[in-house]
Amino acid sequence: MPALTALLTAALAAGALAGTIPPRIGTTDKGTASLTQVRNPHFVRHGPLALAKAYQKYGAPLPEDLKVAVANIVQKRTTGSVVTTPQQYDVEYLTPVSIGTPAQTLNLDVDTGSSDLWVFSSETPKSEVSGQTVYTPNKSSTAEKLAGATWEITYGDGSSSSGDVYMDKVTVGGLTVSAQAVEAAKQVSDEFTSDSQNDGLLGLAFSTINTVQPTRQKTFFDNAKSALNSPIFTADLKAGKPGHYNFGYIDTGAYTGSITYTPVDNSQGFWMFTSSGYAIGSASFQSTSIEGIADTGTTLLLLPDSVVTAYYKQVSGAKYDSSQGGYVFPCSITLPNFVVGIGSTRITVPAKYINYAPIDSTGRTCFGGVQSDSGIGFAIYGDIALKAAFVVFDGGKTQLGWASK
Ligand SMILES: CNCc1ccc(Oc2cccnc2)o1
Repeated sequence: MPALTALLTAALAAGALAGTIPPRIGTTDKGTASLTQVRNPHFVRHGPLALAKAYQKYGAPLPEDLKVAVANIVQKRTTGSVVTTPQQYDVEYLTPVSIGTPAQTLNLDVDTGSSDLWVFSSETPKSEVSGQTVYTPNKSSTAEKLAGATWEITYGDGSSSSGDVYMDKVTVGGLTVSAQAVEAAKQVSDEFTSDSQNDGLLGLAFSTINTVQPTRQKTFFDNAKSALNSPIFTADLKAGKPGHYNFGYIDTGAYTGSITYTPVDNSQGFWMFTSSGYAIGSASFQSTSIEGIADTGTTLLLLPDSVVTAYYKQVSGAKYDSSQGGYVFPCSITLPNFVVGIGSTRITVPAKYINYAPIDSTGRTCFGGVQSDSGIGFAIYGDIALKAAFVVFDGGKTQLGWASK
């Protein structure tokens, strides 16, 4: 069984690296070996398959029921993993997405707060394109226009876009959906035109709030879910450096401690959860339910006025500046950390994430990463908070998992 020998040899070689004195195969020397086992994080257990393997190992015929049970599951399971890169001040994170045949790769803003996959396209007026890479459906042999379909979306920051729809192949981090609704922009607002590195958005909220009419379309995750090892994706955003979106598995090396899961209410189409409360700096934890959404497409951490006021009360020189539309403070000030309660778990958002950016070129006054959620109706746990955590978006149990990292 050459494969087994090869495996054993490799394992022994690895063992040698671990400091034991392995036996020299083919001699009379004596020795010892220690093989360290590593659990496969991607393995999904399946009883009938395990039983069928045992029958096969000993050449026993599979009982009919078992044959049927195994036949139903032997479909390839898959995963995906893609790097996501922050733009200046971590204002947004851009992720390469391949569309069509041959592949047209665009850098999209993966947004767990919306559910449309839309792109700058050959149909976007040239006057509204300033440096973006566009999707040209006519150059894709797998593109099929979705007859009569249109879309139109407006985001929390007032930016908007609209257009028509093509079904095409979409690949993210090695994970492919063969027929994904790709919404081609025929119009984009100035905020998108001036956002020259952003080629569009890839929504990962629930498909119930997809804007395509007359027939709503599924998100990339909803289309991929049934083929994934596990019906989940994870967000691992980082401050000032690339992170990852993973699909179908949990990278147990990407976080510290354990993952705390909390229920999601998806009735409004968002990954909406109830935080158990907060703490400011080293002050005591305030146990109070705060309903909010996990939103990778929003830059800041938007919280109830009472919390925001309490936070900036601890910051000397902080004030609400109506000309900026938010709280500002001297850039040199020392800020307190902000602690997010998830059940009995605490996620600490470091003060440096909350010193968001200077308001002007003097660099004297800075804009806060914590601002009011007034008028929205719920809190928005945007990138300022998410980059302090490893977050599991569980589409199977409709729950969110949070871990420190
Ligand atoms: C920076 N403005 C343009 C832009 C980039 C991403 C988005 O989309 C958003 C904005 C706010 C919340 N969610 C998604 O707008």
